[in-house]
Amino acid sequence: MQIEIQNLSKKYSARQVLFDINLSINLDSKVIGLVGPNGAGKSTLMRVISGVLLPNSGKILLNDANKQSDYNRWALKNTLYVPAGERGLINRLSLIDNFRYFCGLKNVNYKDGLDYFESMAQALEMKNLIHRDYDKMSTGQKKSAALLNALALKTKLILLDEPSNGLDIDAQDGLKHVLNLTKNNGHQKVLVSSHDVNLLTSVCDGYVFIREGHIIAKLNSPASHEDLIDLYHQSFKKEG
Ligand SMILES: Nc1ncnc2c1ncn2[C@@H]1O[C@H](COP(=O)(O)OP(=O)(O)OP(=O)(O)O)[C@@H](O)[C@H]1O
Repeated sequence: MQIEIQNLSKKYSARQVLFDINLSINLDSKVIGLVGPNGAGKSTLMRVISGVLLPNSGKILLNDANKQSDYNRWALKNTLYVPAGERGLINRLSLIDNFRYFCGLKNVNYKDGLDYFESMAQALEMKNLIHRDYDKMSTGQKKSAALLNALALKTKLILLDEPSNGLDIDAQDGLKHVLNLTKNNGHQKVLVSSHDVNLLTSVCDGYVFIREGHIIAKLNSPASHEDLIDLYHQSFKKEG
């Protein structure tokens, strides 16, 4: 299955931030890095793909459907955008109750999902936090909680916005570990926007480079730390 983004543009009021985006996203269980400078349009693109924002022009289609409305319906159930910062889950619910709530939203059987939820909680060292309310967690715990929820739901595509921000060293290792586990489990495609070269090169199987709202390059293979930094400098060389 493949998501086809065709000639997509997005404006905030009069200000255009995505320009004529064309991108195919194969829903295999790989991790793709979305890389670009601050303000390039990464979060906006991920929000549009998840259906949280609608494009102003252009389309997103599934390969087996040719209507935008089919994609929008599919995206509501099968994609999850995990925002940067401390948002993402419901404040006054525990992590496990958040999972139950999101199971309802995404039409996932809660009881069937519990074993996988617990195994992901173990992998992220979050098992002792699953009964804690989201608003009583630290910044890093909230990030890990939102990630755990997204993985446990097994939505076909998860869009992670700067997932390593605020994580301590152990939690960063946990993040890399679960993203690599996810590939082996084969349930989910992950699109990850990050400025963390260490995270990107540890988990990504390919990259999309975005500058000023334009996709400027793609790489269909993993990259070493040095190669990614070289590519970044080549792609985003400052003028003048
Ligand atoms: N709600 C909004 N209203 C108006 N402009 C916005 C809004 N959200 C983002 N923008 C603008 O759109 C552009 C793209 O922002 P976006 O958050 O998508 O970039 P980004 O690549 O994710 O950046 P960063 O790496 O800094 O998180 C920026 O110029 C930003 O100021």
